[in-house]
Amino acid sequence: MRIALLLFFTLILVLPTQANDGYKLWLDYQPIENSTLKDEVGELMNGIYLFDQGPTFEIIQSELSLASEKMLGASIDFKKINREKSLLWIGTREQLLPFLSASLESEIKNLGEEGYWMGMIESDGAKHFTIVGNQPVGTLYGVFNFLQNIQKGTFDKNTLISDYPKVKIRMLNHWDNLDRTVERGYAGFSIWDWHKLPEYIDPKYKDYARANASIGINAVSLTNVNANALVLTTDFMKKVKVLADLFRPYGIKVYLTARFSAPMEIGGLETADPLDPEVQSFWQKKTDEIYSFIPDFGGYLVKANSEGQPGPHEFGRDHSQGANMLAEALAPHGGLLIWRAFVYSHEVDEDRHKQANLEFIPLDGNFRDNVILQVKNGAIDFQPREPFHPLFGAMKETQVGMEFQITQEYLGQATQLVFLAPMWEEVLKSKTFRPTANSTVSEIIQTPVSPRQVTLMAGVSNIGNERNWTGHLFAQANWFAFGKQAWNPEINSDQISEDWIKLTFGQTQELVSKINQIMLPSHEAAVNYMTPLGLHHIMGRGHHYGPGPWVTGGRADWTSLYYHRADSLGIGFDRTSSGSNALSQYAPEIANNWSNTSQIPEKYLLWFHHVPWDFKMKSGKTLWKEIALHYDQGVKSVAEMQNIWASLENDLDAERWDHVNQLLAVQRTEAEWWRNACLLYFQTFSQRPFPAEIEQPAGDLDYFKSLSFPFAPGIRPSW
Ligand SMILES: CO[C@H]1[C@H](O)[C@@H](O)[C@H](O)O[C@@H]1C(=O)O
Repeated sequence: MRIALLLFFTLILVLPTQANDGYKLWLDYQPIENSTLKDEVGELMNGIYLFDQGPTFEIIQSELSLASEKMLGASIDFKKINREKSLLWIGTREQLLPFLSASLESEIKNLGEEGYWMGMIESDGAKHFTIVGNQPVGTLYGVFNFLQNIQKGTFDKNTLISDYPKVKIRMLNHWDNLDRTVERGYAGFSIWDWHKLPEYIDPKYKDYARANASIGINAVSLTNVNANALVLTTDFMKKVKVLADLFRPYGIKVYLTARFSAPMEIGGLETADPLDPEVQSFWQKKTDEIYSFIPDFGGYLVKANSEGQPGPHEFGRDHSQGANMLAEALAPHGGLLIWRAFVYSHEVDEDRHKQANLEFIPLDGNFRDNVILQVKNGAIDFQPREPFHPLFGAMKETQVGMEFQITQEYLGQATQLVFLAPMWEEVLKSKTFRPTANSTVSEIIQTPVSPRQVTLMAGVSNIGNERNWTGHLFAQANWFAFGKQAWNPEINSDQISEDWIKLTFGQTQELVSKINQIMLPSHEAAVNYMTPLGLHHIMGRGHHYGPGPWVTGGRADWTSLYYHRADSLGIGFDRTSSGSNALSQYAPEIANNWSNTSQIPEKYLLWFHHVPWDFKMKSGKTLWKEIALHYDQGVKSVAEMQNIWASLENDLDAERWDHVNQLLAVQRTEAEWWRNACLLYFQTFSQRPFPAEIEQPAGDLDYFKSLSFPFAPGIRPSW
């Protein structure tokens, strides 16, 4: 009996750590198989000399210990090595100064606060492989890069590497509520256990900080932009302080969402008017109090006058007056005020697409220099594909930052494998033609416009308390990709996927190439089976899950018909001069080009044009036929993803293989559901047969409609 019990408890204790279910993310250092590399790395790891003992170097030390144990099966004795004998030097520029030539020193200095350099340094005739950052956090980034290169099998001690982040603030936005629900979160509950803080510190907080630091994320807004003023009370500050203290050595700053009406809700005032002296003093005191707990507090993130959130408009003030009042309170402490540009209401213009430009362009030049305007990648709302937001390039004197959505609200939530890097890359590499003829979105978000020199890329987090962090194993790749693209917005997505695959699954070339074949086309596949050719916003209402092109009721801009405008003549939203003219908000080079149905990239066709069903596409086929073919291709792509994954069964551990395999089956059902529901629905307008070469859509339209009535939980059909 005793033995049975012992066995039982041993199993309970051991099983979770043995299970390779992905909770270790891309940081699960695997034994090095290549013996030359193993020897080379073993030699270096056996002789590490750390020039510093501070908190960030403690993290470096434990990361190196863990990596060495797992990759080499050897533990490191940091005390045994003296500096001269050491083969691997790790420190900051200042500490290494005596060993750096003047030119190398200035080269490193130019990499900025978070930059790092690694390569061979000679001292007294001995060579030392050296990782050096300008600040401890830069060194930490260098160490992660070093370890990742080893894991990828690309490490070569004779190659010089220097790098620095191209965007200053690389930030996760959690849409986490104080009750631990997560708005648009599909990976369980919030990882912030407010109830147990400040006393209880969940070990996950460190794992989280470590994962973020390993991909260069240096800022986190903890709470939902649909904000709760309570987070600004003293009790919560004590909790937030614990997280901020914990994240600090990882180079991560904490931000909070500020509810604009907080002076009324927690300050006992009758107004939140930004020009009211009492309101201003409320915010000043509040802000001073936060800084008394967290001296390096990042600042506030604000959603105002959007989707019912309070804001300056209630008091007859504009966005800049609201933002500046908060920015003023933060300025003495060096804090930043991030104001979101996601605004829409049907009163301002008949086309929601236009509202942000209409509201913000007249305010350009009014914002304080510690304000950043955070703009979603597209003008509608994180749709499967959107052309870039026309505010990029239109604001000349305001710092504009990017907001991507890592959580897959409109992209299959956590049931679908959709690698988002190609979508973000498409947006980042889009030419804006403003402010200069060669401008791109990427360049705009990398270029500081104010003396504060701050640039920003934010991503709405997909992290929750699920064991594998993100619900779908492959959703980890989107968190990873976000970090990599925020670090370098010019990076190619195939580089990211290759790195992630190697770090997550290993280096076998066949494995890497097969998983790449699944990941890289997965975004296009989702666009095809959800919203091809520029269709958008036709999902189920409220929960945004599954198809709902028929959705009506409530505000016009919450219905699907508003966006697809299908009728007996054709389909699509006319945003040219004969329609809403949203196109005119882009640079003339784009507006002129895209206003022509034969010049606009077909992926944006129905975004900007209402096009006849028999319109001839570049392929020579009619629009109707192309729509049907795209939907069908989307399903076929998922089937192909399934086939490739099936072929990997023997190459991967059963747990992760099975998890993904099952989810791919769900994705297949959902892709068919989207195809069948949308095609049957659009056919009621087109009145044309489906092309013979596609799998003929099955199912009953009324049944599909019944599955997505407003606010119903997502229920999938079963085939
Ligand atoms: C936080 O609210 C979200 C809302 O849930 C979401 O459906 C929409 O995409 O965008 C809003 C926003 O970005 O503010």
